[in-house]
Amino acid sequence: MSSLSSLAEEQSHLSVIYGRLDELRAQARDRLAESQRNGGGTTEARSMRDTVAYGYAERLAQYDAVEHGLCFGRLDLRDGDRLHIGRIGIHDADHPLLVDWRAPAARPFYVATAITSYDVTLRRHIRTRDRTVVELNDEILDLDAAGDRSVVGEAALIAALDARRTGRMRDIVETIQAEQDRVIRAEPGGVLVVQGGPGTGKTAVALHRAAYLLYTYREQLAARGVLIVGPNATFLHYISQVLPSLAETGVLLATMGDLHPGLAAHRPEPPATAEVKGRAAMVEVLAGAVRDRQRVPAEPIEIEVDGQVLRLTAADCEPARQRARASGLRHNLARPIFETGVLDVLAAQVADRIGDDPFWDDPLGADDALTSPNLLDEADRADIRADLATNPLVRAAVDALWPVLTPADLLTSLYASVDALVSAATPPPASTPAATSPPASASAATPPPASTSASALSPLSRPADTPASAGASLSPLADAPASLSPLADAPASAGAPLLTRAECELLRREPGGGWSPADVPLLDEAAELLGEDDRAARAAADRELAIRLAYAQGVLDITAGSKSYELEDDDEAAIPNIADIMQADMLADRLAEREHRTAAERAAADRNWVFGHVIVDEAQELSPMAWRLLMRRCPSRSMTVVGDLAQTGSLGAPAAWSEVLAPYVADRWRLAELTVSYRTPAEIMDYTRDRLATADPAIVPPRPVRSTGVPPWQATGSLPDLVARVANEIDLLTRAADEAGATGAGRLAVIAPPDLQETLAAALPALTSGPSPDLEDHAVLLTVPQAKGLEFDTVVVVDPDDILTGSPRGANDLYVALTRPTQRLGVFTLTRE
Ligand SMILES: Nc1ncnc2c1ncn2[C@@H]1O[C@H](COP(=O)(O)OP(=O)(O)OP(=O)(O)O)[C@@H](O)[C@H]1O
Repeated sequence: MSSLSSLAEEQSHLSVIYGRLDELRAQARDRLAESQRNGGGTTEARSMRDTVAYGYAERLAQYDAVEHGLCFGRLDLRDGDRLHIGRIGIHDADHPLLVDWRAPAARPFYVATAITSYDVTLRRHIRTRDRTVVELNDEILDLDAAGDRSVVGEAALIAALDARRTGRMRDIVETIQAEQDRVIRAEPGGVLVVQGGPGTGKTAVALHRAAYLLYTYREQLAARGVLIVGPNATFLHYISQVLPSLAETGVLLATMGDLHPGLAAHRPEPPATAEVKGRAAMVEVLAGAVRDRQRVPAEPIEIEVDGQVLRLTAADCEPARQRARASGLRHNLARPIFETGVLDVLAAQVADRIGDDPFWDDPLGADDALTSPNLLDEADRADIRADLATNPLVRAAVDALWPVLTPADLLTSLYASVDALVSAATPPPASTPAATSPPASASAATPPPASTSASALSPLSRPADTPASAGASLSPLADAPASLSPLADAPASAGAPLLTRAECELLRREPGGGWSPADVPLLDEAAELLGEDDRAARAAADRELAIRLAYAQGVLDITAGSKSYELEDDDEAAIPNIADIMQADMLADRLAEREHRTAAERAAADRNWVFGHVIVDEAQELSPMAWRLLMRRCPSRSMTVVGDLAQTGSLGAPAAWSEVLAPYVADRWRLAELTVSYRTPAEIMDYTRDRLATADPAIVPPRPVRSTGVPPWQATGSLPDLVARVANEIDLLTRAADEAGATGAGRLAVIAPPDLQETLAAALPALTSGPSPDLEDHAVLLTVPQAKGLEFDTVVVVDPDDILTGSPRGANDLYVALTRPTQRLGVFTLTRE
C-alpha cells in the first residue's frame, strides 16, 4: 500500500521530470524548425540542413517514445543519495533528475538484494498512468527483512506478468530480473549463447540487450547497426514495439527470408526440402554447380567469322579454364581470364590463316627472309583479338562455356534439373577425364543461347584437375576466415555423393514462383561463389566517400565551433548539438543518403553489410547454411544467440550449441542460462511436464515464478463440442476484462496440427487464421510453428497426440504449444466419425 505522503512526494518529483522533458522537447522542436528555415544555398548546405534536421527529428521521436512510464523506479542509497531510474537520462542544470536504466548507476535497481545490496537501502517501483503516480512498491534491502525472495520487485513483477496480453510484446524495463540483467549487460565481444526454457524471457532479454549495447557502445555500434533475426514475420510484428518503446531505432529486425536484399523470400515448401537446403553439404553442391557452369566443348564448336570457320575444341579451351580457375578469383571475376584464353586460341587461328607467309623460309629470300612464318606483327594480332572480342558469335560461345551468372540464375538452373543437381552433388574425382560436354554450334544460322541451362548442355564436363582442392581456386572468400571458405568444412572429396538422387528430387522445381526462406542462405552462398565485378564502382564509391568524409568533418568542426557562442550560459546544453550525436563517418553516411536512412535501413538494402552486433532469436531453428550467412554479416563475431534446443521443430536442428558454433569460433563462446519461466503459471508447467514425461523425458520445463490456481482442462469431443469450448473461453476472457474494467479483452489462440487448420477455420469463423494472422485480433488459429515465441492469455491445444506424432520432433512441438498461455490452457482431442 502506498502512503499518501510518499505518493505526493513521488508525484512532485515526477512533475519536475516531465517538466524538464517538455522543455527539452520544446528546444528540440525549435532547433528543428530553425534548421528547416535555413533553406537554399548549395547542395551541400541543403544536405547539411536536412541532416541536422533529421538529427533533431530523431531526438524528438525519442522524447515522444518515452512519454509513458518515463520514470519507474527509485533507489535510496546508504549515503543518503536518491536516484530515480527511467527510460532515458534527464538532467537539469546541476544534477541528474532521472538515470537511464542502462547506465551503470541504475544497475543495482535490477540486481541488488539484501545480501548483496550495492549500498541500496530501498528499492521503489513506481507505477504511473499518463503523468500521474498511481502506485508504489517498496523493498527494504536489509537482512532482517530479506526472507527467501528469489525475484526482484516481486509485486511489480507479478502485476506485469498478470497483465492481459495485447498481441504485442511489451518492454520489461521496469522489472528486469538479476539473471536477465547479467545477460543484458554482458560484454558485447564474442558469441554469447542464452539458453532457456519457454517463457524465461529470452526474447525480452535479447531486445533489451540490443538497447543496452547501443546505449553503452554507441560509437562502435550506431554506424554499423544491430541485426535481430527472428523466425517469421508474425513474430517480428509481435516484438516490433519493444525497442521503439525504449527509444531505440538503430536495429534491423529481419527474418532469414529478408536477408537477401530485393527479395521477399516467403514461398512455402515442405520441411524435408528446407532441411536438405539447410545442410552444410550445400556449400559443396553449389561449388559443384558453379564448376559445372565452367565448361569446355565435348564436340568442337564451329564459329564462322568473315567466311572463315574457326574451331574451338576441348583441348583448346582446357588451358583457359585451368588458368581462370587457378586465378583464385570468383566465377564472374575469373571469366575475363577464360575469355582471354579463348580469344587467344581463335586469334591464333585467324592469324595463322591470313598471315601465313608461304615463302618465309624461301632460301631465295636471302636477307629479307622473315624470322617468323607469319606476316602479322603484334599490333595486327591485337586488332584481330579486338575484332573477335566484339563478335556476337564468339561472345555467345564464351557465354555458353563460362556464362556470367547471378545467384538467381545459378539456383534456378540447378533446381530445374535433377541431373544438374546430381552432377553438382557429385564430388569431382581426382582423375575425371576432361571435356565431355555436347556440341554447341555457334554458326551464324544457329547461334547458341547467351546462357544455356546445365541440362541443355549435359552431359556436363568435369575438369580433369578439380579434386577437392579445387575449392581453393573457386574460393570466393580468399580473404575470409578459413571456416568460411566454401570447402573448408567439407570433407576431402571421397567421391561419395553429397546428396542422394531422392534428395536431389526434393530440391527440383520449375523456374519461377519465388524463393523460400531456405533459399536465401543458398543465394547468399552463390553470390559469394560467383562474385560481382564491381571494381570500377567501388573505386568511384571510395573517391566519393573521401570527399563526403572531408566535408562532414568540416561541418562538424563548424558546428562545434559555433556551439560555444550559441550555448554560452545556456543551461539547455543538454540538447545535443549535431556534433554531439554524430561522428564524421555517420554524418558522411547520412549526407550520402538523401532520405537519411539509419544504419539499420541501409543495412537492409545491402547484402554485404557488416553489422556491429547480431542477435539471433529462436536460434535453434537455424540451419547450418543460415549460420554461414549470419557469420558473414558479423565477421567480428559479436553475437548474442538466444534459443532453446528443446523447442526446435526443424528436422536438421542441432543437438548442442557447440555443433552450431564450433566451425566459426571453436569453443570460444559463452553460455548463460535463464531458469525461471515468467510466462507460464505453475499449474500449466506441471501439466506440461507430466504430459511430456514419457514422450521425451529429457524435456525439463523451467521453474515457474507464479501460479494462478487454475489447472488446465482436458476434453474429448466432436467439432461442435470444441466450438462450444472455444466460445466459452472467449466469453471468460471478455467477462474477466469487463470485471477488471479493462479496455482490451485479452487474447486467445487455438493451436492445431496443419491438417486441421482448414476445418477449424471454417468451424470457428471468429478466429483469425492464415499464413500471417494479426495477433492483435482477439482470437487466432495457429499451427505450432506459427505460435513459436508468442504468448496468449488463453490457449486451446487441439489434438495433442497428432502434434506429438506429426513430426520427428513432435514432443518439442507439443512443448511449444502447451507453454504459450499466461493464464489458461485447455487441451481438446477431436473424435473422428
Ligand atoms: N523480468 C520480467 N518482467 C516482466 N515480464 C517478463 C520478464 N521476463 C520475461 N517477462 C515476460 O515473460 C514472457 C515471456 O518472455 P519471452 O517471450 O521473452 O520468453 P522466451 O524465453 O523468449 O519464450 P519462448 O522460448 O517461449 O519464446 C513475456 O511476456 C515477457 O514480457
